[in-house]
Amino acid sequence: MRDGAASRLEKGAPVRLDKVSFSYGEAPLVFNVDFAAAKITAIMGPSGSGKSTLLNLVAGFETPQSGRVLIGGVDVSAEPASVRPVSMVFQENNLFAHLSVEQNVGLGRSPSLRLTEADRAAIAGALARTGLAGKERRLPRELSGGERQRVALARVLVRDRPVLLLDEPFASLGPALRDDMLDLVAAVHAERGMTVLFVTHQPEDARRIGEHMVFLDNGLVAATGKVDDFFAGAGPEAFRRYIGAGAGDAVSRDVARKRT
Ligand SMILES: Nc1ncnc2c1ncn2[C@@H]1O[C@H](COP(=O)(O)OP(=O)(O)OP(=O)(O)O)[C@@H](O)[C@H]1O
Repeated sequence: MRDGAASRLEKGAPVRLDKVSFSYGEAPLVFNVDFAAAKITAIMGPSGSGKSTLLNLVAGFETPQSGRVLIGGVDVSAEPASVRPVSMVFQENNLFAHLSVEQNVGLGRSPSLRLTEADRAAIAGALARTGLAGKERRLPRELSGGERQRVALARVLVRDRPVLLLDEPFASLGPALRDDMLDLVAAVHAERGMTVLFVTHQPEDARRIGEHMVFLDNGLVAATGKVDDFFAGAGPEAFRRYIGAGAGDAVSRDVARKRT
């Protein structure tokens, strides 16, 4: 169904922020952190701690005041967003309102929508993979919130970049639908092996698909480690405060269950 490029197993690239500093005019945010290649890393932290800013620096929507952003060992700090080897999915507004589902996905292949037969086959494959077959001609307003995010994921599939940035993409969906979407991300990750940076406020979402954790606090990387260790109580005090008193016990039980 998919053509060679879309179904190709593309290995993830490591992402590194090397002493990156950035400021919106107030206190600077400083990120010095590595994201493991081909893993899903959850990025958590209190509101305003810098999670979206970190993703925007990797995507190229913001430029560091100092330091370097490296993707696959290559310094991309000076490169515009359009040429960086990343895809990004936001909480909402991922789609162009006046374009059909098929066209919105097609943009992942060609910004001018000049599509080859191979592109069309890849788009059809991605729509089938995300459960959107039959909805090709609909406009975004004719879809549910979950379906719109599926379209954004289908576009990720046809772009087939080694790095995927997810900025709370399922935050506005109900729990059951969120789980479905997370499972879809996990399945796509298992297939493609891209490096995923996943910003979320939901501890259960981090546990469901995350392997590594980067915890931000106050514009800094406060701690990094395995997700399971964080929820087993090895995370910093600031993390336990963030997820709430008492949550740690429930979380430990869940982690124990997951391991059995
Ligand atoms: N466009 C902007 N102009 C000025 N300040 C900004 C802008 N965007 C973010 N900030 C500030 O930068 C800091 C980091 O914001 P950021 O959006 O990265 O945090 P976050 O951790 O993603 O928060 P949330 O969980 O609420 O989405 C905050 O203090 C925020 O107020």
